[in-house]
Amino acid sequence: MSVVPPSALGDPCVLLKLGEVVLKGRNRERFERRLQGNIRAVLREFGVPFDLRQRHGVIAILLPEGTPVATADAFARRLTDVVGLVWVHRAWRVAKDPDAVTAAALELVAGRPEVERRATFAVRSRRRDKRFPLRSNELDRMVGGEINDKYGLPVRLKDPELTVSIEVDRDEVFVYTDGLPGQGGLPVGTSGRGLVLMSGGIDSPVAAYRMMRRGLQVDFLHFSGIPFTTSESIYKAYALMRALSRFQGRARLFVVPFGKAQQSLKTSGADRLQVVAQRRLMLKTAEEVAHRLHRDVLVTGDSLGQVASQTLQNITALDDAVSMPILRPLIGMDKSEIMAEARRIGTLEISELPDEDCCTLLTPRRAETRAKISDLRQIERRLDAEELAVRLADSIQEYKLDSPKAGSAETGSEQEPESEQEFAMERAERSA
Ligand SMILES: Nc1ncnc2c1ncn2[C@@H]1O[C@H](COP(=O)(O)OP(=O)(O)OP(=O)(O)O)[C@@H](O)[C@H]1O
Repeated sequence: MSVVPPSALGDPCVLLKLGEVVLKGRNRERFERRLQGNIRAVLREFGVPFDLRQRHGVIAILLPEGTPVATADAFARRLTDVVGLVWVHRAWRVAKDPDAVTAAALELVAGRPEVERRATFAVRSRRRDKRFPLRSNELDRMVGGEINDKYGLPVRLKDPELTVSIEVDRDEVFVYTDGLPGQGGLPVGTSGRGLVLMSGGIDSPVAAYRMMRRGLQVDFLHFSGIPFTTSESIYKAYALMRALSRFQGRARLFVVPFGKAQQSLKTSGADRLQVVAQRRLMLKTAEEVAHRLHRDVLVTGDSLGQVASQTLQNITALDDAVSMPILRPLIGMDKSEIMAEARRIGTLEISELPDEDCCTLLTPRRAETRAKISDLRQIERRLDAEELAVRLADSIQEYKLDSPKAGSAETGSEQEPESEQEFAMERAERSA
């Protein structure tokens, strides 16, 4: 029998299970490289050394000897934000030896509440290295028998209350009991770059999240009612960007002061078409900004029929305003589904803060639900909307998340809101 160290558990580590990336063919390496980069970027926040090892279908994050378990736990929690992973396991890394594995499994089970209540259990082994002396079912039986002998827990292979997982890898064996669900999806940055039109509302942050989960890296564009509203909507947009940035890292918010343009639409007689005309002007401005930033696509939070401006006819009229594709990931979702997702990703309470939305400014009493493209184009000709969109794009201000101090922006000027998320969160607490 080989010698087992005093704590049989070995070193704490984190084992990551990859999602759709494993279905990729020849491109798989590109996806894996991007995922590794995203993981490294997130873990560098901790300032703790670590080693990332790519294995077949899994990634192991190894920590130097003596790293506190709490650090490994914190790594695991943070990694649940990284898009492209389906499971995050806080595991133990033990020697490639059946006795060492059994000892580690026994120690892991010893601290579990399931022991006291005599819960059912199962051992599930996987052998990625076929040179290991035991086959996976032999390892299951050996470790399961020892756990059964020592703690008297009954084995149940279907729906056990406690599962002990063992993964035999190339250089070591990973042993764990629990896992945290990951975000799934494709690594951010593998599907190109987009610009999200983000109001302070509930839907557009969820739309941004959905597109990040499909591999799009996004920046945000917000239209404020300034000078006819306060800056509150900008703080909300910034707080939303910050909440969403945990899924993709760096992000930028661009803000367009839109109040005067809205007023011009009003004076040019938009009347019942005011809301759709505003949206078209937003899209034209967004397209101009997207070209300048080399973004490939626009993203909005439209959901079919949710409000008057989102009827099929109005959405068709919106598409007509620009030639860049518009992605609408929420188009077929119910409001309740969107709200549940907003709650889960942590944007709902920010979106629900009161603010003065630019779009409620100058809203007609009855909005058109069947806008005619020809009427909208006529209004835009009177206003020279193309030229106006260029001027609006010139006037944008940039709010960067990763370097809060003012610096050079690719376009427009840069600012930092004084009290971004704290400001918004404080208000959320007060209004709760
Ligand atoms: N002030 C704004 N700044 C940036 N984008 C906006 C703004 N207002 C609306 N949009 C874009 O237009 C979409 C539709 O807006 P609308 O207000 O009609 O719907 P909504 O369902 O209330 O969306 P949200 O909850 O995102 O505000 C939004 O999801 C967003 O993408």
